[in-house]
Amino acid sequence: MYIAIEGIDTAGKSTQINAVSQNFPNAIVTKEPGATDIGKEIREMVLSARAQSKKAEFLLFLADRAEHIKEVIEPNIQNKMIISDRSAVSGVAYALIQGEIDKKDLIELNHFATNRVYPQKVFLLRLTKEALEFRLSKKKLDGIELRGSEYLLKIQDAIVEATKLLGLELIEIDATLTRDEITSKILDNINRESTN
Ligand SMILES: Nc1ncnc2c1ncn2[C@@H]1O[C@H](COP(=O)(O)OP(=O)(O)O)[C@@H](O)[C@H]1O
Ligand SMILES: Cc1cn([C@H]2C[C@H](O)[C@@H](COP(=O)(O)OP(=O)(O)O)O2)c(=O)[nH]c1=O
Repeated sequence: MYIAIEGIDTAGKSTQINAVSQNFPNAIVTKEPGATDIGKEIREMVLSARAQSKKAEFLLFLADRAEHIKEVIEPNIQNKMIISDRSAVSGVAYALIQGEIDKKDLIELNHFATNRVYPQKVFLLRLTKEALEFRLSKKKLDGIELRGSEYLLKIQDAIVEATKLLGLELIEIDATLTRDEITSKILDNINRESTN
């Protein structure tokens, strides 16, 4: 099973991936951007936010995704639990907010990059404005986070739209619950699927 943990910066994705993956010792834990050798270089480039063109930024993330799907997801999707920190859902969501690329093209270009290999489940850790601002205040912000909380909250709504546009199963979880409560909700949903 290939699942993605989605959410804006500081929503608790890394925390939950660490907790959930304890229950799947053989799981492949991965991420976007930066899961492959080339992806690491792309991540450095794109997080520096030096690209003047939003299309260039989008295509860099798409290149990372194409390599991620080929090198990590496709070889393991049939027989392993794959838990990814972000996915094409983030790709579409962040690009929707940029507004420079037509929705149809966004989806088609992601189909091209991913061979239509997408997460079976997308868990969105949904933050409140207050919790987001508190958490952002605790960290050094990267080029994208520096765009501020209003921008990131728009992204959060765009993640829901992106999941719908890609036709994926979305499970929204209140990211202000305790770490353990969130982990339990994710595991309950995965185990419910496995027993069906
Ligand atoms: N359920 C939670 N309640 C309170 N703080 C949390 C919770 N989950 C994560 N955090 C804290 O929020 C910050 C961001 O968490 P992290 O997992 O790094 O988020 P992300 O990977 O989505 O950026 C960290 O300081 C982490 O300790
Ligand atoms: C995967 C992806 C991420 N992003 C953004 C989300 C994050 O702000 C940044 C990735 O940084 P990263 O540190 O991996 O995420 P986080 O801050 O949540 O730990 O890039 C895009 O703009 N497009 C994409 O396709």
